[in-house]
Amino acid sequence: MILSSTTRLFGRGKTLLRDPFKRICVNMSSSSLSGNRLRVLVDMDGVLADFEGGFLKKYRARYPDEPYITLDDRRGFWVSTQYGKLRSDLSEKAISIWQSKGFFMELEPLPGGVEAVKEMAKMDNTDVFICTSPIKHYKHCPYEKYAWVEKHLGHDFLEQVILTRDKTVVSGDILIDDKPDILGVELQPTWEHILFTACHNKHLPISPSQRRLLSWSDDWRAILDSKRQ
Ligand SMILES: Cc1cn([C@H]2C[C@H](O)[C@@H](COP(=O)(O)O)O2)c(=O)[nH]c1=O
Ligand SMILES: [Mg+2]
Repeated sequence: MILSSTTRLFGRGKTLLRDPFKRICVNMSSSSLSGNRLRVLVDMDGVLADFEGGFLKKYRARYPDEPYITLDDRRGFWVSTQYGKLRSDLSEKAISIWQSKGFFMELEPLPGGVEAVKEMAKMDNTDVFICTSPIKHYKHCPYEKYAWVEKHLGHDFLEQVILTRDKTVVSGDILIDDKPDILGVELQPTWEHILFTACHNKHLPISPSQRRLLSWSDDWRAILDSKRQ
């Protein structure tokens, strides 16, 4: 049988790889890959950093005479879409807020998030990564995301930062994220998506197979333990 340099022979998470030099390596699920260690991916905006609260505060300060949407009335992941439905020009005004210098850096931490991540990182056999999507207007956002992590989690934690527009290509056991639909080129990501409750998703029904983390006061330790082998 002729194998291409990367040939998938087994089921999901078990791939026999043959490299051009005929070495054979077995790439199993992420926890197996890293010697039974649990790999936790934690989103930033809406999970560790209060994107929605920071947005509303700055939007109202910059556009005091414009209509706005209270956090209670937020629906749908995209703030810009809901503001665009309120009045078409408000979408651009909303976008101008998170494109501004200082927006991402000045976001307040969500209650308990930083403490939870620090605790996770100290757990045996556990690797924690911050997995976050920068905006394409890259002048401030990527820099400020790193600066936020350094400020709240410490310089060493910069090693754990993953900036990507496509989280499906990142391997892990769990992704804690407030976005209900996390799509990308990989149709079968290795992680289980734990939906972190936020103002924009709290009304959404979730499928029986999906799990939520209601806040950082919820039992995140039990979720991690459920994935350990
Ligand atoms: C609500 C909203 C967000 N964004 C941007 C802001 C962040 O860079 C990402 C979300 O990142 P996450 O890793 O998924 O938390 O999206 C946006 O461009 N438009 C919006 O309405
Ligand atoms: Mg998010």
